[in-house]
Amino acid sequence: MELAEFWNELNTFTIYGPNHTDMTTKYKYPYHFPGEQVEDPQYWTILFQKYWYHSITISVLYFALIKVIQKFMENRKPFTLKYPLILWNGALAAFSIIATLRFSIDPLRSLYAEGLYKTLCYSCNPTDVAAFWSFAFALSKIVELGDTMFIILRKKPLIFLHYYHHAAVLIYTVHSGAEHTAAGRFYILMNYFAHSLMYTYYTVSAMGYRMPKWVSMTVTTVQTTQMLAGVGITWMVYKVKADYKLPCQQSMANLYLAFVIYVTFAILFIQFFVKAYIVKSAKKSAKSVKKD
Ligand SMILES: CC(C)(COP(=O)(O)OP(=O)(O)OC[C@H]1O[C@@H](n2cnc3c(N)ncnc32)[C@H](O)[C@@H]1OP(=O)(O)O)[C@@H](O)C(=O)NCCC(=O)NCCSC(=O)CC(=O)O
Repeated sequence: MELAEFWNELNTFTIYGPNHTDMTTKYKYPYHFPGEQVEDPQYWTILFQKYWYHSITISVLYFALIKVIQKFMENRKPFTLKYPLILWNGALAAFSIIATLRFSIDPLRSLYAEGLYKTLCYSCNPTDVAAFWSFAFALSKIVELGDTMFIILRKKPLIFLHYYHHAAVLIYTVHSGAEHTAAGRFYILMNYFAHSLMYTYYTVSAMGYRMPKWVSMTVTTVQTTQMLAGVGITWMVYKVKADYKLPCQQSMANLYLAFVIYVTFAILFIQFFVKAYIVKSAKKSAKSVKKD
């Protein structure tokens, strides 16, 4: 696929577009809390389709802002920001936990009642609770860029994995929102769950508690598993489309994007794991042997 063709396909939508399909599961949650629905999904989806590429604009501005703030902080003392950081991470932890509990009903019910193919290839009911939490998921990816601001204002090391992850997830999520990527229900559930653990971890560590190594190792393992599962799910959708020639609410361009993003995340997280937990402990034990 050439670049122009790829871009073209990224901008050809089959939901509410000229090639409209109705590949949605009709399930409605037995109960929804006030506001937990999407009033006019067509309006929001068309807005996403028209402007999804501004997620790329936001990412470029995000990189520029990082550079500007880093320059600004060069000769300044780091901010402590203890309480804002506790509040920030605490709010994101609470949001992720509630979202996991509410959103998980859709993929689990769909798997049980409709089977793997429909769960992978038919997106959720666009007006109901799962759609609301998918929409909230996309918006939360803009909010989460704030994590980086805390890191640079506190002059903590900013690693490539962090800012590449935040920008790539934002772009991919907004594009998937615009095309109602069906397999997004798995991607979203995994990420809400991983973030429930991650933001709880960051909340506790911002409070000043040092957690045992197994805790951070568990969080990193869940994140890495999420990336590997993402590769697996994307591969399954590819098989459904390319080999079985079955219709699927996920364009080839979106599928390629998912594949590249998940593979790179998986590599970066495995590298992170090795560096943080294997190389560091090997260095520590070598040091203590020297002392003895
Ligand atoms: C165990 C991890 C969750 C965290 O590893 P870290 O090396 O960041 O852990 P650490 O304890 O050394 O924390 C580093 C410092 O950053 C502070 N910190 C606080 N809040 C933060 C936040 N929201 N994002 C990033 N860093 C934050 C910590 O309190 C700590 O400061 P102090 O030194 O003062 O205590 C790991 O698995 C991980 O994700 N590492 C990658 C780093 C990262 O940025 N991850 C988030 C984006 S990736 C992501 O979100 C993946 C996903 O989708 O699941």
